[in-house]
Formats: sequence, C-alpha cells, structure tokens
Amino acid sequence: MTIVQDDGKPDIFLTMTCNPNWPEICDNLKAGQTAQDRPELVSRVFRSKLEDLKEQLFKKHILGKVKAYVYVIEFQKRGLPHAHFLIIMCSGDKINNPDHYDRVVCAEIPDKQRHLKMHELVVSHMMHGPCGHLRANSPCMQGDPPVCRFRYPRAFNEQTTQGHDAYPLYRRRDTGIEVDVRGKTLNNRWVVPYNPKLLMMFNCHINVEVCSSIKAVKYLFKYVYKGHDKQVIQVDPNDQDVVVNEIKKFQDARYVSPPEAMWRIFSFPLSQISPAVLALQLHLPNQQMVRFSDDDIMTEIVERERDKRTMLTAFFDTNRVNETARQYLYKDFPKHFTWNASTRHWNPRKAKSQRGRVVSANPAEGERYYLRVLLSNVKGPTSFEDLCTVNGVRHTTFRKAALELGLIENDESLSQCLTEASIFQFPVALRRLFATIMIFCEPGDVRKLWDDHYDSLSEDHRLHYQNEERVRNMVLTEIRVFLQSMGKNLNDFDLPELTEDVNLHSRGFREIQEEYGIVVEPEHLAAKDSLNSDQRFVYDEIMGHVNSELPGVFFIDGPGGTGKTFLYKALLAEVRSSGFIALATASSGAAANNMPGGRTAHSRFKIPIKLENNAMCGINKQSGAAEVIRSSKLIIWDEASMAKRQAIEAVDRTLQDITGVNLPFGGKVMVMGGDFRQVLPVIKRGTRAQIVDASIRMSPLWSITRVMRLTINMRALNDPWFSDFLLRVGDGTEESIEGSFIRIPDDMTILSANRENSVKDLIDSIFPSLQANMHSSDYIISRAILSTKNENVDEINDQMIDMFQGEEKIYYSFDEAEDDHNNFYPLDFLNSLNVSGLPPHKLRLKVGCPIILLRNIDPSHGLCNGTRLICKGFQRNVIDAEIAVGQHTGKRVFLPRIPLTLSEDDMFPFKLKRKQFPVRLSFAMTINKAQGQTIPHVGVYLPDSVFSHGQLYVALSRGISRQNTKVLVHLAKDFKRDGVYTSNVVYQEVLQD
Ligand SMILES: Nc1ncnc2c1ncn2[C@@H]1O[C@H](COP(=O)(O)OP(=O)(O)OP(=O)(O)O)[C@@H](O)[C@H]1O
Repeated sequence: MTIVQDDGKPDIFLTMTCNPNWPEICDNLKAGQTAQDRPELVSRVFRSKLEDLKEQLFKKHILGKVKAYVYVIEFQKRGLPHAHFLIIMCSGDKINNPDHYDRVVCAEIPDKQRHLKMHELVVSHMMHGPCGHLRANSPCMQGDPPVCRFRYPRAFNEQTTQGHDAYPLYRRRDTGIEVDVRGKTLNNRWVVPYNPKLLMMFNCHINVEVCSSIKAVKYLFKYVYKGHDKQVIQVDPNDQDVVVNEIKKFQDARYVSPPEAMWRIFSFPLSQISPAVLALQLHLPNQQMVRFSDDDIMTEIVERERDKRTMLTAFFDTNRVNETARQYLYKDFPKHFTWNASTRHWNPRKAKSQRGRVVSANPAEGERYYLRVLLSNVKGPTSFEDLCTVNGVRHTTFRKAALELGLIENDESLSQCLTEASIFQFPVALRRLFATIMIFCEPGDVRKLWDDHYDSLSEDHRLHYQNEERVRNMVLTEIRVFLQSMGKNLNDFDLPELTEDVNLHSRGFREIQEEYGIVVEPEHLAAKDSLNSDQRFVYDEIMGHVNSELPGVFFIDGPGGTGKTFLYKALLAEVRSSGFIALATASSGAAANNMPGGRTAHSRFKIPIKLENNAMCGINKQSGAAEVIRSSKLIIWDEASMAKRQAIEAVDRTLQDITGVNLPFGGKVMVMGGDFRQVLPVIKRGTRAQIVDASIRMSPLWSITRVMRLTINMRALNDPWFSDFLLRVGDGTEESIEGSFIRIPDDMTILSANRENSVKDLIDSIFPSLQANMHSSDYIISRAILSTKNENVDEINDQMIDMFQGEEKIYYSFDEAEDDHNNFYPLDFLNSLNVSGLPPHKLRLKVGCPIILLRNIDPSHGLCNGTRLICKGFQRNVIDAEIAVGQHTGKRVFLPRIPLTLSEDDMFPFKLKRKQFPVRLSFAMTINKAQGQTIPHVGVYLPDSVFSHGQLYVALSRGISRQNTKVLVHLAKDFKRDGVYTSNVVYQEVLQD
C-alpha cells in the first residue's frame, strides 16, 4: 500500500502514437507500399520504440523516479498503434504543483529561430486539428452544436494553473508565433501538451500530461473495458532493477475488470503481482464446491467428498499442528506455505513467496461474507468453531463473532456508545457526546436515543431538582448550547420541546452572552505586568486605541516563541475585565484554543469556503454574529500570516458593511499577528507565486496596517544561541551549501548509520525513561516527534505504541465506497487505504497514550482539528479522553465513532466513507499540525527533506532549547561531507518589506 500512502495520485498520463515515417518503417517498405500495408512491421517497430521509451522512463528516469506504472497498447483495426501510460512517481518526485508541471510538460510552439528542430517536431506531431470553425468536419467535432471533444482551441494562459478536472491548464502564452498546419494558421491554443526531451528522442506524437486527479485512471481503464489488445501492470516499490520485458509477457487484460485492475495498481508491488495470485477457497462449513459428473450417484459423492480437505480446512489443520503457521492470516498463508492440490496439504514453502487472495464475498451473502471478514483479521484459527470463539465464548454465527471482535458495525452502536459513556458518570460530557452524535453520526431515531438515555443525561440535575419539567428543560438547554456552538438548533432534531428557558442569563443574543460569560483568568490579567519591553510597547499602543476608541489595524510580527499568544491573553483579559467584548480568533483551531474564548476566524466571521473576488462573509446584519462584532472593542486574529489575504479582505468588507463605518475593518481595533517565517496559506497545488500572492502582505490592506515587531524569544529565553539560530533558519540566512542545505549543529543531530536504530535513538532521546513516565500526562504532552509526511509519522507512532505498556485496544473502522452497489471495491482494499486526514482502519491505542483530533468536533469547547488529548479509557463504542493542551486542558470528553469522508473527492474514483474515531496517535505528528504549539522536547524526523516554505523553521521553533531539540536526517548515500545537512525552504519574497 505504499502508493496510496504517498498520496494516492497518479502523476503522469502519457500517450505515444506510432510515426509511420520512422526510418525503421519507411526503409523497410517495398516500392509502392505504405505503412498501412505492413501492419506486422509497424507493430514490430512500435513495440521496439515502446521498449526504448520504457527504458527512458523507468530505467533512466527521464521524468523523475518512477514508482509504478500501467500501460495499455492499442493496435487499432484502422489507424496507427498507440500506447497509453499512467505513471506514479516515487514520493520525492511527485508532481504536485504547477511549477513542477512546467518542468515536465510544455504546451507552446518553440521559437523557430532559436529551436528550429523542436519547432519542426511540434508542428509535425503536436498540433491538434485544425477543427472548430477552421474545419467543421474534423472527426473530433461532436454534439449539437458540434464542439471539439478535446476542447481545442484552448484559451491562452499566462501561467500554468490547476484546472477543475483531471488536467491542469498549462501555460499557453500569446507569443504571436503562428504555424501553418493542414492549410490553416494555428498558434499556441492548438498545441497538444508534450515533453520536449521525449519529443526530441522519439520523433512521434507523444502527449504528456500531468494527472492531478485519479479521474485519469478511469480514462485509462476505458481502454481496458473496450477489450482492446493488451495491458501490462508493473509496480516497483523497492526500485529494484527487475528486468521484465512486458511486451513478451503480455497478459490478456480483457478479463480484468477495471476496478480490480485499479485495485491492483494501488495494492500490489510488482514482486507480488508477477507470480500469479493464488485464489484461496472460501466456504461455509460443509459447503465447499464439489465436482461431479451427471452419472455420479449422490450418496457416493457425499461419501467421497466428506473428508476431502479444502484449502480452508487444510489451513485450519495446519494451524492445529504447526505453531509457526498460527502467526499468519489465511490470505498470507501462500507466502509461507505451498498448496499441494493432489495431497491437499499446505507444505512449508521453500521457494519464492506467492501472494494469496481470499475469494471475494459480498455483504449480501451473509454468513460467507462474515466468515471472510473473520479470516481477514484473525490469525491462526484451528477450525470454524475456533473462529467463532471470542474471549472464550463460542458464538453461534460468524456475524456475532465478527461483531464481538468489533470488526463489523453494530446497528445499536450509537445507543451502546451512550450506554458505555454513561459508565464513566460525567453527565456534562455525556450531554456533549449526545449533541456530537446528533450532529456527526447520522442517528436514525434521535427521539429513541433521547428516551433510552434520558436517565443518564439528566442524572446530576435530578439529584438537585424534583421538578421533572425543570430537569428536562435544563438538559435540553445545555444540549442546545452545544448544538448552537456547532451551528445547529434544537429544533433541527426530533427532541422534546423546551417549555421554559431555564437559563435566565440567556436573554439577548447568545453570541453576546457567550462573550460576557468568558471567565478572565487572574493570571492573564496579571500578565500585563510581566510583559517584556517589546510586548509592553505593543500593548500600550493597542490599549491606547481601545481606550480612546480610535480605529486601528495592527500586525504583530513575531518569530515563534516571542510571546504573541502571551500578549494576546493580556490584551483580551484587560478589555474583558473592563466589561467590554474582545473577540479572539485564529486561522487554525489549535491556535484559537490557546486563547480564552478563541474561535477560528472562519467560524467567527463565517468566511466563505470558496473565496471569489469581492467575496463577503455570510453574516446577516441582524444576527447575533453581527451584533457581537459591532459591540466588540478589540478583535484579535492570530496566525493571520497563514490566512489567505482574500479571506482577510472579505472580513474587512463585511465589517464595514455590518458597522456601516467606511473604514478598514469598520473602524474596529483589529490586531492581526503571525510570523511569515512559518507556514504560509495553503493553496492546493499552488505555485510559489500563487502562495506568495495569497499572503496578507500582498493585500492593499497591508499598506494601512501598522506592523509592530516582537524580537525577544521568550520560549528559548535561556538559550539565546538557539533563538538566534532559529531566526537564521526562519530568515533563510543560515549559511547554506548546494542552494538550500543548512548544517544542523552536531549536538542536535541523531546519527543515522542504520535507519532502524537511528529512529530508535531519536525516540529514546525525546522519550527517555518512557516506561517510568508513561502515565504522566505532563511528560507525554511535553514531547513529540515531528515529520513532513504522514507515512513517517505513522512509522514512529507504530513503534511507540508497541513500546507503551498496557493493554492494547484496537478499533477497526467500518469502511464503504458510497454507491458501490456492485461491490467493485472490496472491503480489504478500502480497509487498506491509509489517507492523510482520515484515521487509520486499524487504530491501536493504550491508556495514557496521546492522540490528536482530526476534525472540528466542538471548537468552542476545545475539540478542534489538531487538539491533542490523552486516552483515559476505552469502551467498545466510545473513547474517554482528556484534553491535554490549550484553554480546555484537563476537560474530559467522550469521542464517538463518526462517519468521515475525504474532503477531496478526486483522491479516488469513488467516495470513501470511513466510520472511525476521528483521531490518530500523536507521539509523532506532522509539522503543519504542530504549528503554534510549544513542545519542550521536540524531535524532528526528516527521512526526506522539507518541501515547503517555513517547515523546517516551524519544526525547530517548537522547541525551547538546543539541548532538548534533536534532528534525525537520512542523508543521501552520495552525500559526502562532514556533519548533517538538510534542506531549508524559505521564500524570501514574503519576508522582505
Ligand atoms: N512576558 C513573558 N513573561 C513570561 N513568559 C512569557 C512571556 N512572554 C511569553 N512567555 C512564554 O514564552 C512561551 C512562548 O510564548 P508564546 O506561546 O506566547 O509565543 P508565540 O509568539 O505565540 O509562539 P508561536 O508563534 O510559536 O505560537 C510561552 O511559554 C509563554 O508563556
């Protein structure tokens, strides 16, 4: 599954068409013959060119290192042979942004004077059409009115951008270059995208496109569907130089159904495809397949077959007598045993391993399906009965056993979740859980859940009040608050009516009440007296504006650790303690959680997800959301450097509209803060220029913003050398070699002679004496290892949970491909997907281990994407956890399983729905998730270099000292220098004034 872990996306789609004028063809034609008269010659030459092309692509890595590919060759009955390739690159060479697209693909006609040969090749092979009004009868013109089905002529385009469908919109500048093709004048709008090197080498039509979505796979497999001639699959995960001549090893692909083939692309490394996959029999007890002829007698058949072993029963038998066999799943058996069909025995394997696949079963088949589910998860069963026995209890059906093991979903799971949570006896947390279930878990019958669990939901109130109605109203009122903070109303659900508002303070707008309800911590109020000189200056300036009701737009520019959050807390406490409203917002939930009453800017201002030009936020002028803004004396927006300027501009326009004041942000005192050295706004597959352009610094608002700097690093106060080093890394001024490689000080590095040992060394240095400290939340939460990619993070988390003592709880997700009525995507395939942003299928936890939340469950109560928690207890359908960071530290919460789907639906050609607890382990986490957090003992694990602006700086600046920050870099083998170097990406253009 390495490919999907990368990001699951194929990178390049390439089509090569035979050139009938290749000398290898022309020179072998007899007088008067054309290529069409010699199909066998054409086919031979084309295949040999194809071998050359593969050599270039997969051995010489001309477009980057290739991890896997699949191709289809079409020998059309008429027309020229051609081949389509779908190529997946190795993780370091993934084609992820338009700058990279431009290095691989060109869609312009080269200048004739400067690149004559290239110019001629493009004109001969890469110009589409003409079609449209230039040639209405071109075969590509279809529909009514007819349009070119390849959408030529394309629009001119100054720079490459990401299109909405599978392909990017390549750069096609209006250069004025025009060429004559088939009697018409064409320009860059007609160029079929190509790769210059390949075009030069192969002198034929060779279309190269970057696939930015999996939808391209569907396109490719259309050809397999059509039953065309051949297709070959190769996946090479270990980059072994396996010499395989697929042309010789054609496989008739007509019988491979497309999803199955896609599944193979995603599932199997080459070594596992090449030997045929052994289909493992699957049958219920005494229901194996039996062969007989028409004249066989029934009783004899039964007698003959009764004791005949099948692969499955022989698997049980082997497990009974062979202890080593018991460590394998049925599907993995062929890797270690060979099946002897005549003796009907599994014998220990001596030769190369083989891959097995249990014959598929559809959920509609009932028990056979559940048998398969059990076999896919339970190791070493010795009989059908043994498979049905869970924790010593023998179940009567496979379904019940699978249910008991948590492998399939219980229809009653939501009700059980509440029952299990009620055991912990935290009625407030239970009410929050009830609201969470209503919002996220799609319960079928809310009223029944309410009725069944009312006693536990109301337990605490019933102790104090006798009046039934009042108690019910109190419970409902509280649930309403949770619902409202998540943007929903009580009336949206089938619940009893609230007959009296028990909350006497809730007159007026809820948003206003909430703000007035924020408790000012004495510690924050006192913070103004311990501000350093920089902080004091900024504080006085801002409070001067607040007190004199003067408008003002500020930006507090401070490197990580210079006390921005500390200062915000002091400002918020001061304004609030005087009885005024101060709104605390931040770009990320994690940063919002660091401030009392903090909300994400998106939820506070209702910023639209799609930010068109001149967008406005979705706040109604008469609403509480508008009123609370109008009433506020101060607005803070932390991490504004991470927000898109279009979002900030939308807030500016909206505030002017709401307040009716024609001044920036409606004349409010707006305090933004952040650090441009840290991660910038996320633009999916954006170019460097697009990312930079999205920064607030590029906004017209920047010119009226007063920038104030904090320079004293309070986090690393005791280690001035370290804070200077961090600044040099962030500013990109640390001395570098080979462009961007900087040296990590020797005492901060972990030596990486051997990958496995060095990872262990890193873990030991960040989590020393783990066994003795495992149950100290402070110890656990003050440490983390950061890395760039999920796969590296998973590697560490897997090791750490093994090291953690205590009973392991495994939660399996329930996965489905939505609307997959034909069961095209087998469950094992869905389960095997490990996708960033979704929890794993197999979630392994232990009491005391740290986890990180992957969704905004209830941001105003501290449960947002990125919140770190500590596991306190497990039930089958609920996790009991404690918030471990931010304002809500110590709060107990119950987490239910919730259905999660991928926000990017172009990741797979189907919609994956995974029902799982929305958490991952967080001994290790990605650098982006750690932004804004102080992690006193921080490890930075860099098996690959960082790839975006500010990542290395964010990782290092989570720490507080050189001594407690450790970096592990896996250096390239050919890197021959003293010391450890790693790449540091800094976009200078966002740092310079
Ligand atoms: N004036 C101060 N007195 C004492 N401690 C301070 C002061 N200012 C900041 N600190 C402490 O320094 C550490 C870093 O401060 P803070 O988290 O506010 O920095 P930041 O600029 O918000 O960092 P980042 O950008 O990385 O989130 C915190 O532990 C904070 O409590």
